[in-house]
Amino acid sequence: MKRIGILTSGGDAPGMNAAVRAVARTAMDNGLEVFGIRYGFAGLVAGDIFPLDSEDVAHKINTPGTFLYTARYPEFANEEGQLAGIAQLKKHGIDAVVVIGGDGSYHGALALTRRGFNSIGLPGTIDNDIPYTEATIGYDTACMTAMDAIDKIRDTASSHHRVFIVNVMGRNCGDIAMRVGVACGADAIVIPEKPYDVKEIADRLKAAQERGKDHGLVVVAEGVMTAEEFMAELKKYGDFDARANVLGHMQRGGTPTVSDRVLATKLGNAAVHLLLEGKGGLAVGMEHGEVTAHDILDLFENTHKGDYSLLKLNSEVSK
Ligand SMILES: Nc1ncnc2c1ncn2[C@@H]1O[C@H](COP(=O)(O)OP(=O)(O)OP(=O)(O)O)[C@@H](O)[C@H]1O
Ligand SMILES: O=P(O)(O)OC[C@H]1O[C@](O)(CO)[C@@H](O)[C@@H]1O
Ligand SMILES: [Mg+2]
Repeated sequence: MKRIGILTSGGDAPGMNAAVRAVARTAMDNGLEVFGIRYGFAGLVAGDIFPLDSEDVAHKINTPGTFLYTARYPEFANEEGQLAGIAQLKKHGIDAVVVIGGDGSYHGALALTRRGFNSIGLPGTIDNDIPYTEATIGYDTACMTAMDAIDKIRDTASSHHRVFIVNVMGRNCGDIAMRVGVACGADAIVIPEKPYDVKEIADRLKAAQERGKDHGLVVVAEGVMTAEEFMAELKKYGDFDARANVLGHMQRGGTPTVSDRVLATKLGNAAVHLLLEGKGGLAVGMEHGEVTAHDILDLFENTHKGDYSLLKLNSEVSK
């Protein structure tokens, strides 16, 4: 093992830069050469590959976005793209690649591994939808950002005695909605993984209004439906003064939290040590506070399970 490559792929996530820094610095410290690959798998296939030195990753631990840039490049699901990517890696003398991204990017790392090219996946996505890790890099920051925004929405909701339906991101995963919903005292949290009853939510909001509560808040994960659609459903059961709000891509921005920086640093460091031990084809994550590594080939036989106890917790304490 002499040279490793690093790329970030899929939606950007706060803490990706901290992960790149940790991989690069650990590798350099152990005598490896490090190459950055720009624009995810698109840049890999195009050969947008350049040597990284220690200074290149200086002042990066606290920065948002990804300085390696990222891309959605569906062509990498095809044999042609994968073989072209491997040819580029070989041309640059790279022995292993660390892929930082979400579930789609893990499929890319899995494809490289199946074709015999050593790859390690690090979970970098705000969605928190990856098995074998209790948190993905970027999830904590996205939750903080969404929480801050919803706190502000609540200010105006209270002044007008309005109900707000707020869409948060997460694709088909309800983790951001659950965590932020609890943190913001939502009247209801609606996620794609669990059934929900719009009439029951409407009755809950009405009961709160009758008790004199000055606002209502329903956090809806984007994988369920849009906030507008949910508001239309809700209005079938009551004459609410409601507004719909989509938080959107702001949830991917901002300075990474301490949790995301530390998670990124631990996982990036561990990925390189595993490669130095001669291991590979792995998905690295954090389980019960410990860094773990699982065969990336097994990853998709398992699905991420959220902490659904948050729903019950919220319905008991949020009135
Ligand atoms: N089945 C697959 N085989 C090979 N490569 C894939 C596959 N699916 C996705 N990829 C690659 O991974 C990239 C990122 O995937 P995707 O757009 O799903 O984002 P992600 O990594 O899940 O991140 P996020 O969900 O946070 O945006 C794709 O653009 C493509 O290049
Ligand atoms: O940036 P795009 O391509 O619009 O993708 C948005 C999606 O990416 C994410 O922000 C991260 O996966 C999802 O939560 C969201 O559904
Ligand atoms: Mg994804």
